[in-house]
Amino acid sequence: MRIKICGITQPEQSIAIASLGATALGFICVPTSPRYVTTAQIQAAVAPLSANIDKIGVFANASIPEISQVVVEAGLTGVQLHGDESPEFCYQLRQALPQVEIIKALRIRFLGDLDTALTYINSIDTLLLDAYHPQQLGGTGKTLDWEMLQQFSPSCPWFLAGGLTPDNIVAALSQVNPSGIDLSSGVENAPGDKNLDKVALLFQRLGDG
Ligand SMILES: O=C(O)c1ccccc1NCC(=O)[C@H](O)[C@H](O)COP(=O)(O)O
Repeated sequence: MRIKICGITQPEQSIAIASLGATALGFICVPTSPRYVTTAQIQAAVAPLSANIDKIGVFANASIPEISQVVVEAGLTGVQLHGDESPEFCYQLRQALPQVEIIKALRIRFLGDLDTALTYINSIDTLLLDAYHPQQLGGTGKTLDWEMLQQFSPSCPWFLAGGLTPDNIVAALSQVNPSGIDLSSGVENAPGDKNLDKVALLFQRLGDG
């Protein structure tokens, strides 16, 4: 299973988290986020990482030229779209960046939002289901209704996100069967400052579970 730790801001934490077993690291390119990092900061954080670690930039309602510039300059392998991007926008981005994994994040509030998620399948590589929050786009610590996701089985890979922690990950995965998991605030001391003990505990619980 893919394990993505998102909202990393410090180069030394990216190396440590990859060594603990993360398969993907996420960098927030949304200027209003407390976890925002510049292209230069992402460059510094991804440079020491091995090629098998996915390096994902998280954007919200950015333009294709803006996204492409960060991808190329920072050396990202994937883009996560966390705003109101349409399937058409995702498709155009995929044409512009054919070697880059396109992940569309959807904030799920109602059962019908899962149908909306399925409308993206031909335009993206991977889906990510996150919790809905009225004011914040992501990194909220709010959990999804896992029961609602029990029948969710798209024809593309998908990440479960939203309020996952070392303490609830086993319960979440006993109900839901995603291709990957994504965590941010559940393994943090403060926004952007990851707690390496919590990350280690996460991998321990996943190993035991
Ligand atoms: O994390 C942020 O600050 C953020 C800001 C704007 C858009 C997206 C953002 N995060 C996206 C992520 O992929 C988070 O990992 C995801 O929302 C889960 O967060 P959490 O509930 O804290 O585990």
